[in-house]
Amino acid sequence: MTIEPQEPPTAVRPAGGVAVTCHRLIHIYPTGTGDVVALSGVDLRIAPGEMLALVGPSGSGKSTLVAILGGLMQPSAGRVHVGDHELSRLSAKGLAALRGATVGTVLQGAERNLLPYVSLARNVWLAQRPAARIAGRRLDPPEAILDLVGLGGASARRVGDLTPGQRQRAALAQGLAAGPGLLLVDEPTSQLDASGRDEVLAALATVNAERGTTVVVVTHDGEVGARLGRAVTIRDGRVGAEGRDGRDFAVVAGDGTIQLPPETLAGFPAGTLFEVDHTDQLVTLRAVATPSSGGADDGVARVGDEPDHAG
Ligand SMILES: Nc1ncnc2c1ncn2[C@@H]1O[C@H](COP(=O)(O)OP(=O)(O)OP(=O)(O)O)[C@@H](O)[C@H]1O
Repeated sequence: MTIEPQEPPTAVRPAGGVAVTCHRLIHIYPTGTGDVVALSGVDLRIAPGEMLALVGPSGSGKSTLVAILGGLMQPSAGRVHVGDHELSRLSAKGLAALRGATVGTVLQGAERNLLPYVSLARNVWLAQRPAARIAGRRLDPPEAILDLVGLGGASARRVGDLTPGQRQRAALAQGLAAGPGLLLVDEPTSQLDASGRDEVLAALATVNAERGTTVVVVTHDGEVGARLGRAVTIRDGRVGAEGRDGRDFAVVAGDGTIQLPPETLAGFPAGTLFEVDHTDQLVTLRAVATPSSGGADDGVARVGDEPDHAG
């Protein structure tokens, strides 16, 4: 038997989206075989109501960053603000309140976010309960949240009755249940075909437009990054590059380093010596020597040197 909610719970609902700021964010996982540095100085600013994709190769630190932003764990060092909260200073209770009312997290794999044996409306209502414990305004009825993601009229259905695209949108509704100012979504399109992906992106765009929610999507899909307008690339635990409105940018990290785009890096391995020249707006890097196992006495080969042919 499914018991449908009579009244939506009440809670403080943040007005619109919240800003996110990371300053020299570092995270280290201690393991039995040594420390793993997952984030090595992330600097990132996200404006309230912005939508962005976090992209990057496997193991680059995306999930770690999202887990910290979602209040699931605290960073080893550095500062991270979500709205008015400085997360590294929050107690366990403060983090729980953040997770309950300010940040909604949608885990990878829609089914992991949803209970299969109750209706979609009940799923959303249950997700509202932690926020309800923080006294305040009335939250939207579950049906209104389902409507927001294009599932109006499906509130009595269960997860097993839905297409993959609908399931993913139901998971979004669950993440939006408490009216969060920040929505974090992990790989929402990885299991979907093109039309399912379009439905999910349209739902996120509607949420963003109607509620002003700040939206961060972890994805391996470059198309998702392009459609969200801003794509931030994480590589080796730090922000390396950004794509905005079809243009590519390199980002200066807090320690002054700039990561070269992968296709550029292929021709200039680590240790390459560049001569740097700059005018007001133009920085020129001229490679003068690349590391070499043979050839020059100092272990570097001058760019333009003749290859060291035998015979
Ligand atoms: N619980 C953990 N304990 C130890 N090391 C971890 C743990 N979680 C992640 N790591 C390591 O931290 C680094 C960053 O991992 P993370 O999962 O954040 O990357 P990712 O970009 O999300 O990867 P993927 O795209 O494969 O999910 C990797 O080297 C990973 O092996």
